[in-house]
Amino acid sequence: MTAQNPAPKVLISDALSPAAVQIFKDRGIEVTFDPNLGKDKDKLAAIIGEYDGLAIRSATKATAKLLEAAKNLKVIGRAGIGVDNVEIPAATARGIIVMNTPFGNSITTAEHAIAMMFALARQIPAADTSTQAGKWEKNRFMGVEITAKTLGLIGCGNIGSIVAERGIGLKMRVIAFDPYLSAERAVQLGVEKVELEDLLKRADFITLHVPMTAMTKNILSAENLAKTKKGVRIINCARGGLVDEAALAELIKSGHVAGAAFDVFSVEPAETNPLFGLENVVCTPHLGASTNEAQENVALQVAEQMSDYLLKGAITNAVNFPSISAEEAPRIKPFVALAEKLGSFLGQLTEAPVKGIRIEYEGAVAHLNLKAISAAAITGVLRPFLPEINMVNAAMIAKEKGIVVEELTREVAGNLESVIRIVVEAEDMPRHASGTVFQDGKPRIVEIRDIQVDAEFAPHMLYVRNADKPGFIGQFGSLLGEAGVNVATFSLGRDKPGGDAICYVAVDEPISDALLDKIHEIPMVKRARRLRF
Ligand SMILES: NC(=O)C1=CN([C@@H]2O[C@H](COP(=O)(O)OP(=O)(O)OC[C@H]3O[C@@H](n4cnc5c(N)ncnc54)[C@H](O)[C@@H]3O)[C@@H](O)[C@H]2O)C=CC1
Ligand SMILES: O=C(O)C(=O)COP(=O)(O)O
Repeated sequence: MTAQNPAPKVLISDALSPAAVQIFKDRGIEVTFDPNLGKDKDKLAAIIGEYDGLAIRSATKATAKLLEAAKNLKVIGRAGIGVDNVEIPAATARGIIVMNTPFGNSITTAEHAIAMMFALARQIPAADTSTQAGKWEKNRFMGVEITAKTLGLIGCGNIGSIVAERGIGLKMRVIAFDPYLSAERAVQLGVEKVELEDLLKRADFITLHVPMTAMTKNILSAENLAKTKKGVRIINCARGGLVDEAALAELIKSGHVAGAAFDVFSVEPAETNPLFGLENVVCTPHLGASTNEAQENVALQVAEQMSDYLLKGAITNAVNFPSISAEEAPRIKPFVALAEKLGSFLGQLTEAPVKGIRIEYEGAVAHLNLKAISAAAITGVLRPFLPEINMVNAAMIAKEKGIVVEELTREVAGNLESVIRIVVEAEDMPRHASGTVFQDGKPRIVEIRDIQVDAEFAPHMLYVRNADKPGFIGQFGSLLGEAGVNVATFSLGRDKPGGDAICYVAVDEPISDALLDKIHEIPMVKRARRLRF
């Protein structure tokens, strides 16, 4: 790594397997491993600003407040599934990719749910305590059989499906409430797809496997719990807050619910809870994902994913950005730069509010993964008005502002291999420009207002629209020379002899206001703009 491009820094603030540390080191990433830091939000906030990546489990709360201090953060990697401890909109707004490992701990968590079901059915934890206390209470611990009982799944995604398969293997009848479960998948799994009301009425065991969302929060409310079959047993290895714990405690006390096994609680770490201390309640401290195998899986996966992003721009399992594979990332990169610069060119020329952005992809570029390139184009166009915009939040911001974004692809790009053309529809007029990337990987602008040009983008540029008349170049060049402004590149184009011309110039120094005024005074000049890239 060079001094200009130091090694990215990653902070691991939760108890990840040390396997993650090794992966980061092997990939050339500087890593700080402080597994208890996530529990100390002030200490975490004090140092988060130094890091490019944050690797977490569920103890670290990546709140909007913490992210405000995370000035350099580019990626949050969740070694696990649930990302409800990360404020995704705040991360997105700051351009931080949030990724998880959606499969690494699913078997382990499903097995925990099955273990909880057996623990409940045979009251194993209480029987264990009693036996080890020398009580031998053989008559107290009468259980129920699982065979032929109805298992009701709320949520039948990755974990729910594994629980379904295990349940079927245990000779249970499995029913599932999941609006997104297709009829084909239900048949393939051998589960009966039902409505929630039906599940509540029929299930002997209910197990939850939904994420925590506005729709699922309190899904087993007091009202829904009251609709359950008498003698039901409820298992929650998904998220606290999916079940009204106080209402459930009352139903257990009244004998309507025969028992509950909870791994997750509405407040964690759970020091008190309405369920604690009740007969036939089994609790574990969020252990669903806690097996050697699962922790190894998620730590390795998250470290590889975060390294791929920080080092190559590859995006896998992000919850707030489309995927970009490690193979496509280097091919996309020059076009991302082109789209951003071309968009920025148009954005800097646009003075009226933007109504729409159309990105046209012609030739080979049309076959690439276009999401990131379009996000870069939107970012470029809107950054002059919205300095906070970035590739991660661009689509969201455009939508919020009512800006219509269109993508269009064409097989051929004239005599070039690839062309990106961006059309910005503003309230005053549409503006468009095209660009390409040559073999050297550098973005170039090749058309402005249907006039052909050929220019690279430089930090300081001047764009002049003028009447194509003799004498302009002389006057223009003299003004720059007199002001001591060195010209790096000079690109000219016109629609027809004597018609409209443009002049696109890279200069080594910033153009002063006084010089810009003088350029405007040249009679042929219709418009002159300083541009920054
Ligand atoms: N206790 C623990 O340590 C662990 C807990 N989890 C929790 O388990 C949850 C489930 O994980 P996965 O199965 O991997 O997620 P998933 O995304 O594969 O499955 C979730 C399922 O819930 C369904 N769903 C969404 N909204 C719904 C609604 N309103 N009503 C009914 N169904 C709905 C979805 O269609 C999807 O099929 C995670 O979100 C996480 O909160 C995950 C791993 C470990
Ligand atoms: O992966 C998940 O969603 C989990 O809930 C696991 O949480 P943990 O990593 O054990 O804190």
